[in-house]
Amino acid sequence: MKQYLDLVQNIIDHGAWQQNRTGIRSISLPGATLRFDLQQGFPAVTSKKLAFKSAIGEMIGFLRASRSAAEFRGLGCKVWDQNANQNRQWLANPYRLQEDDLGPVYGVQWRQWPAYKLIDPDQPQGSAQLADALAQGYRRLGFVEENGGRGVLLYKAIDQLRQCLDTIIGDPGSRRILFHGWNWAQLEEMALPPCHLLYQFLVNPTEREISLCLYIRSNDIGLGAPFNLAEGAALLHLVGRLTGYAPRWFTYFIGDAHIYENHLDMLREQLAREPFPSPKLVIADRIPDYAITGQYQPEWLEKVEPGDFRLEGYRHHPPLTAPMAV
Ligand SMILES: Nc1nc(=O)c2c([nH]1)NC[C@@H]1CN(c3ccc(C(=O)N[C@@H](CCC(=O)O)C(=O)O)cc3)CN21
Ligand SMILES: O=c1ccn([C@H]2C[C@H](O)[C@@H](COP(=O)(O)O)O2)c(=O)[nH]1
Repeated sequence: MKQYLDLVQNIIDHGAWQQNRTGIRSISLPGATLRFDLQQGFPAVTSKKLAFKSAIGEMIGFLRASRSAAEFRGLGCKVWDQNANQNRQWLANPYRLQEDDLGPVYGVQWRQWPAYKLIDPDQPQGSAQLADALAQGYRRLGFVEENGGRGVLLYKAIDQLRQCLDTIIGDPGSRRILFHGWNWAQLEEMALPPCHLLYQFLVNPTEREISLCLYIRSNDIGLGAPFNLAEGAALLHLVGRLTGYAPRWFTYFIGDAHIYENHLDMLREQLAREPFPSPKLVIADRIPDYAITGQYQPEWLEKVEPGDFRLEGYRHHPPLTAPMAV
């Protein structure tokens, strides 16, 4: 994957040394884009061994709305252990529930974004608004009094990802098919506010192709980016399978693209290696292909297992690793 190595070189050449909350300095470049044609292969790094099973385990944990490092471990992914149990600030956070808790991170927002409505039943459209909210699945929590007025408080958990799939099926021309992780109301309850946070699906009904634009506000290029690239592409493949479209363009936008000081040796070693051709992602036949079955089965978002994903023809250089900044 040459694009990855080009980005590494670009950060080394043009980035600036900066301090950050972890205490480990990084070279940072503001703004970068990578773009992959998934019909040409899967964006797995080849200049070291990608921990593919671990990355897929993380993605599946997100799909299941996990908020516990123990659940990620159960899926073969240990990368959340330190954020859950070794960050002093998080350990002292009153929202941390117990050992391994991460708070309402990623998947919780993707599948259960908490939504509240306050409706004044006495204003002219009050009862129509209430009826609409209840029809949308909101339920009444109670009455609240505010500024001398009264309101009905309602709640529902929004499954943003499911809504995206429903729209891909029902209104593929929509330019509003996206989900977001940056929930201001809960950032302080999370072990780490989301890094990959905006996912937009774009459908081409004529070519029967689906693409993804992913925005990552902050990206650890040594450790995080290989995982984030693999997971974004795997998610697009899965969504394509469940909605009947072939995965096509995967565009990956980074806000703060950085290399931690203690990752430089690992990355310089990779720069000296010649990348191999990209492998192919294979998703198990048991995951129904909507293009073949014509049956919409979005519940597979929760039912997929790590063993349903494998790489075919993955040639890579020897493993390399480095410490994670906590
Ligand atoms: N500093 C930092 N960087 C990150 O990339 C990151 C975080 N923190 N915190 C939350 C998640 C966890 N992610 C991570 C964390 C560690 C690895 C990592 O250590 N990868 C190893 C292999 C791990 C394994 O075998 O499972 C590697 O060499 O790629 C990868 C992704 C991405 N995120
Ligand atoms: O999926 C992920 C999750 C985290 N990261 C990296 C990016 C940063 O190095 C840290 C987060 O620290 P902030 O101070 O909150 O930016 O984790 C990643 O690359 N990918």
